[in-house]
Amino acid sequence: MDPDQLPVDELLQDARAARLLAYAPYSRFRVGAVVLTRDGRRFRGCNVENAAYGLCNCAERTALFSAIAAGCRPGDFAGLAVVADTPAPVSPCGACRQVMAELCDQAMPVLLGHLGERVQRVTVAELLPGSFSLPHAPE
Ligand SMILES: O=c1ccn([C@H]2C[C@H](O)[C@@H](CO)O2)c(=O)[nH]1
Ligand SMILES: [Zn+2]
Repeated sequence: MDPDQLPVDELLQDARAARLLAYAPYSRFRVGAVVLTRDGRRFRGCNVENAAYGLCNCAERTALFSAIAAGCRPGDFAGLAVVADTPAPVSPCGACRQVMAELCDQAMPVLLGHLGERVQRVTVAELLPGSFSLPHAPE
């Protein structure tokens, strides 16, 4: 899919809907995400928390892991959107940036949204320049 053809509004709408399914009893901070595949499929994710706080999983990783579990591989993804109730477009955590850097193309667009109107469009490489990778990892 041409990155210029990204269905921005639809992706933000999906991420907003996914956010409402968050399991966030500890932080009460709900986040939603969606990843779009090159062949037009979409996988949603929300944050899933745990009483052992270190196990909390972010919406972005839930969406990507769900896509991988459905058979998607690195190179299959065209874009990702994330939405939270923040005053400005949400900023993904370091763990999610590292996971995006491994599973998504460096030039893949990421839409950072919030419940307001603003949306910030960045690339995976902009989110995490110089990300870690193993020499034998696939391109
Ligand atoms: O980009 C982000 C930032 C935070 N969270 C989640 C993790 C945790 O459940 C809660 C508070 O950090 O929000 C996400 O899902 N995505
Ligand atoms: Zn995260």
